[in-house]
Amino acid sequence: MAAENGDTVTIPVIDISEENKNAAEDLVDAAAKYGFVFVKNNIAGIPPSEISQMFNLSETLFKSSVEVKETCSINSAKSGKNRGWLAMHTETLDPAKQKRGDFKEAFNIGEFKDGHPQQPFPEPLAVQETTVGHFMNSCHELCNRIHVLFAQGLQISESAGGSSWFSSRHDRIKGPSGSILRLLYYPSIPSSLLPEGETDIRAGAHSDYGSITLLFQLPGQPGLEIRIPSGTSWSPVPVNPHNEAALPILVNIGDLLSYWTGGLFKSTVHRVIFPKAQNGEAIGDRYSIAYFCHPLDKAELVEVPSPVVKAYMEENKGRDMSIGMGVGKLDEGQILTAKGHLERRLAATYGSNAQGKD
Ligand SMILES: O=C(O)CCC(=O)C(=O)O
Ligand SMILES: [Fe+2]
Repeated sequence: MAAENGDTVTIPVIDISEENKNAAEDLVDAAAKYGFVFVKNNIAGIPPSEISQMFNLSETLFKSSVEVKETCSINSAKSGKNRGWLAMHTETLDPAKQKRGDFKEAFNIGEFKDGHPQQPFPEPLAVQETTVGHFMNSCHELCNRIHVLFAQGLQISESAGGSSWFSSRHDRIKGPSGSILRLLYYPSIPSSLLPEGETDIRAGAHSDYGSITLLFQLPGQPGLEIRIPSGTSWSPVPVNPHNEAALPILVNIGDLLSYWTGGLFKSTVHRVIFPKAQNGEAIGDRYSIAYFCHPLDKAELVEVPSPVVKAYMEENKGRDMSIGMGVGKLDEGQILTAKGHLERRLAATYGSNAQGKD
């Protein structure tokens, strides 16, 4: 199980296949304690070959010329809100601390419709459109397997919706959602240019906005850190804690699911730092891929019918569903939808003409 030891947190690695009869309970426990958990990438996961294919594609994309990427810039009207390419330093995830924008490039891909993207793709992605769509489907299915286990672990009764309580609200056949696949590239830099302190960082401290995020990392490319739940210090997140043949997939809880569960599940703050250089060596590239899973736009964020959530909320009286954590006060009797939650969350961070993030 997860353990906190001084300044480091050991994030648990859970087998979510049918084999593990405690999977639901273990997942809920990790979501409530740490907001982060690894799932083993076994039969219940995503074939490693599909993941490698996406990383290869990502590398080809980011190594292509600025002119190619710029045709699909997030700032172009063609890409649509929060879709497309973000150049280096475009996004600043922790504006209070950062001197410059994040040292990264990203490419945000919104939901496909009838098997096709709803935004322009630059050449390297366009020729592999099917691969991208297939990968997004695999990610979404994995998220829904986790949602089923959450519903079981939270003991939602059959009469109240049972194990499909969350997954049915993420069923893309029923309508659009804000789910995003994000390719990330943190370029290498000579260690002599390595910035000092916290003012320059690969990705500033933030929490994610949706229900859950899947994060794919590569061996030898560290840098992700989570804020220790009980304090202000940071703990590194390994890429492969148990040296498994198939890298485990990192899952974290977003703000929306934390809000939905009345604060029981934690949306833990995380960041990406420049790893320490060895003897003046350059800091290597880091590639990562995130799938930000969101409920259907129209999903109503009503109280989850769970005795576990109820008990938590009773113990923590301050958690009032009329105050959306991080999204302000709601009007009397107003029920927030997933779309409304995302809009409020983006506005709270970026002001009314919100552009970025998930
Ligand atoms: O690259 C990473 O490891 C994390 C990226 C991330 O947290 C984000 O884009 O929300
Ligand atoms: Fe994140």
